[in-house]
Amino acid sequence: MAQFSENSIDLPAGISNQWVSVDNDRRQATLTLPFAADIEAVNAQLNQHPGSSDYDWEVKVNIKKMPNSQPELPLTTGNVIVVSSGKGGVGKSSVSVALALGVQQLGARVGLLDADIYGPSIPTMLGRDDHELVINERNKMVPMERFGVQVNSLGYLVKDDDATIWRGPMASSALQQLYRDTQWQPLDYLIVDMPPGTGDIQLTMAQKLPVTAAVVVTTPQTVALRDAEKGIAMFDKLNIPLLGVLENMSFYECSQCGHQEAIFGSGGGANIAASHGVELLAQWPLTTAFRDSLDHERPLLIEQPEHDFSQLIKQTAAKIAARIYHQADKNV
Ligand SMILES: Nc1ncnc2c1ncn2[C@@H]1O[C@H](COP(=O)(O)OP(=O)(O)OP(=O)(O)O)[C@@H](O)[C@H]1O
Repeated sequence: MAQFSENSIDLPAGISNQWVSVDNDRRQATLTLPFAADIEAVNAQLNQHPGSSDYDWEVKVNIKKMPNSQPELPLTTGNVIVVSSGKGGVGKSSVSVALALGVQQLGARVGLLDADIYGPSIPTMLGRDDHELVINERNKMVPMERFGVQVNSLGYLVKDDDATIWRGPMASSALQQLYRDTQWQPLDYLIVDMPPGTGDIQLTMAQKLPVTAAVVVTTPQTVALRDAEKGIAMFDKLNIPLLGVLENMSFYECSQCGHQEAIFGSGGGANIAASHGVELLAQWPLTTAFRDSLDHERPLLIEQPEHDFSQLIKQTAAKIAARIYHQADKNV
C-alpha cells in the first residue's frame, strides 16, 4: 500500500499541492487537475520543473463544476461559458466552435449552444445546416453530435422567425427553453454563442442563464473595441465573472510566406483588457486556413491538429478552463 506523504512538492506555477498525492518511497506522484488541461503539456511541465522532475507522474483530470451567476437554477450542464461580442462579424461564432472543439480535444465533455438569434450559424459551420430537430419520448430536444460535441441551436426553434421583432423576454425564454429542454448527456462545459451586441436582448438572455464565466471577443479595430467595452460593462453590471478578452483577427498571416500584417491595428485588445483589469486571453490571427475550414465544415483542429492555429486554439481552451477554476475558486 502506498504511503502518501504530507510533504508538499515544489510544483510549476498554476499547479497546486492540494491536487497531488505522493508515494515518496517509490517517487511516484499523481496529479488530478480540477479543470480540462493538455495532459501531455502538463506532464512535460512537471518533468522539466526542478522541484517535481524526479517524480514519476501520472496526470489525470476530474473537472469541477464551479459556482455560477444563478445559484438557484439547477446546473444541469457543466460550467457554462458565454461567448459574447459587442459587435457582429468579429468571429464570435467561429471562436465558440473552435473553443468547444478545443476543450473537447482536451478530453472534456462539451456542449455547444447556439443562441445567436440574429443568424444561428453554428450548424452551418459544423456541416449540419439541414439537421432536423428530434424530440425524444421525454419531450426533450436531442442535441446533434458533431466531432464529439453536443450541439443545439436556437435556429431549430425559431427557423422562420424574424429576429428584428424579438424582445429580450422572448429571446431569453427561448434560450432558457433550449438550455433546460435539451437532453444533454453529462457535460463538463457548455459553450454558449450569444447574439452580438449589448442591448436589452443580450442582457436579459445573459441574466437567465447560470453563467460560470464570460469571454468577450473583439477585433483590434477601434469600432469593435468600443463595443467590446460595452460588453465588459454589461457583464460587470450582471455580476458575471468575465474571464477576459479574446482578440480575433489580430493580424493577417500570409499562408505563403508567413508575413504578418496588423490590418485592423494593433494593441487594442491588450489596452481594453488592461484598462478594465481583465486578461487578454489570446490573440488569434486572421488566416485563410481557419476561414476555409469553417466554410467547408471541416474544423481545422480536427483536420489539421498539428497546425499552429490548432495548437493555439487548444492552448486558449486550456487557459480558459484553468482560469474558470482559479477565478471561481478565488471568489468562493
Ligand atoms: N481568425 C479568423 N481568420 C479568418 N477568418 C475568420 C477568423 N475568424 C472569423 N473568420 C471569418 O469571419 C466571418 C465572420 O465570423 P463569425 O460568423 O464567426 O462572426 P460573428 O462575430 O459570430 O458574427 P455574427 O455575430 O454576425 O454572427 C466568417 O466568415 C468566419 O469564417
